[in-house]
Amino acid sequence: MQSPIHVTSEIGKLKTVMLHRPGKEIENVYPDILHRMLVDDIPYLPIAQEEHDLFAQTLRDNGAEVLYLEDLLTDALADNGIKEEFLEKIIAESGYAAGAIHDGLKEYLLSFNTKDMVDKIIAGVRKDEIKTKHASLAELAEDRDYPFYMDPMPNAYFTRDQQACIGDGITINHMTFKARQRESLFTEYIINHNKRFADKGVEVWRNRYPEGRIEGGDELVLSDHVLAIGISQRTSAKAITELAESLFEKSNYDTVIAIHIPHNHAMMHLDTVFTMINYDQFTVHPAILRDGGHVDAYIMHPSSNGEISITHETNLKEILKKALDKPEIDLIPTGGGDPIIAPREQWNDGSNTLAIAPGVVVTYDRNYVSNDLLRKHGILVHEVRSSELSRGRGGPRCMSCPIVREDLK
Ligand SMILES: NC(=O)NCCC[C@H](N)C(=O)O
Repeated sequence: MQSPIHVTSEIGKLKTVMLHRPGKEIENVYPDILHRMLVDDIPYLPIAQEEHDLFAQTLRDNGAEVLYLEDLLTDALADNGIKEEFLEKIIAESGYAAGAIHDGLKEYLLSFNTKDMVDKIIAGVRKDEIKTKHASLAELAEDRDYPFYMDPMPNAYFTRDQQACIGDGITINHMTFKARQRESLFTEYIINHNKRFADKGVEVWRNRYPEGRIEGGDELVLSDHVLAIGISQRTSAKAITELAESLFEKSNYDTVIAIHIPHNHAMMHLDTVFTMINYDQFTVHPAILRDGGHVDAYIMHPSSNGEISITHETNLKEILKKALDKPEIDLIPTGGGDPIIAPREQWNDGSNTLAIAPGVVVTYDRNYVSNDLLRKHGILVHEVRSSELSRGRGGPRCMSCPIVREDLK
């Protein structure tokens, strides 16, 4: 059976992509919780939505089918039994497995139609929205001044991270921080219960329950047999090992390149510092390169005794030349490598390009130095507006989950 998921590169023509249009969750962020919510500022919602609609239109204008996470989840919950099971899980993962608040939340959420319920869960539920009977002392007295029973999910528009499509399958991710962990429950329900995916032969390479942490921003599909993964703030070596074991056993993938990057908020995922944009061209933030273009990378292959062989290599160009079988690799530095422009543009996702075909990318307009340089290297650049979207600390690659790409010729 032909899987509804098919992604064998970072650059094949984009056919189907999943987005989330930012909603009320953005307006449920306030200064005291910015840090915990993993954002640095509060986007102005009407403009963020306008910018997001233009981003979606750019993808459609270039031939991609745009699916929205919120619609896919709504359809997945069409059956009342599934909807109730999902509600139990999301309420439990929000901190209330049983008790008066659990009951109040469930009754409240069930009072909406399914689409509004999904929007509400993403937006968050304030304490003053529900009336609870017989609350316990803990429920009454703990965190008295905290306004939410269910936290908002202001990062839901970064649909790259909750999961990643690799080949004909998917990883449904155990995300690092509490602020995002519930998001991948959405993916699990979409894959298991949305008619587009359920019983259609989608392989789940790794589900969200093993302990090792992994996020899609670290998972780069370099070819139909090579994956690059960041060892980062968000993805652990343990998860990479488990994923490599699964891919080597069940798929075409025979090479995993695990690249160590700084563990900090500005560079939280590999795709904030390194993206593939053409057969032999990449963007790279100079801060991840040591003298002579060196990184710390661990190349993993299956070995004949059933173990994984690991070699440590450091020359990024040489690693990519070998893995992609190319005579040369063009590494294009973010901000031209300038000591001020490069970190400034990287902070606003100047390295986070989304390739929609070989040599064709979508980028934020604000990173004009990096964009001009891409053009000088022969790349076709579609710029999208970015004054509000960028405040969430993610760019076009972060905001998109490719579901189907054309195979490379
Ligand atoms: N792939 C990505 O780099 N996604 C960006 C995620 C930004 C979000 N504020 C986060 O910290 O998770």
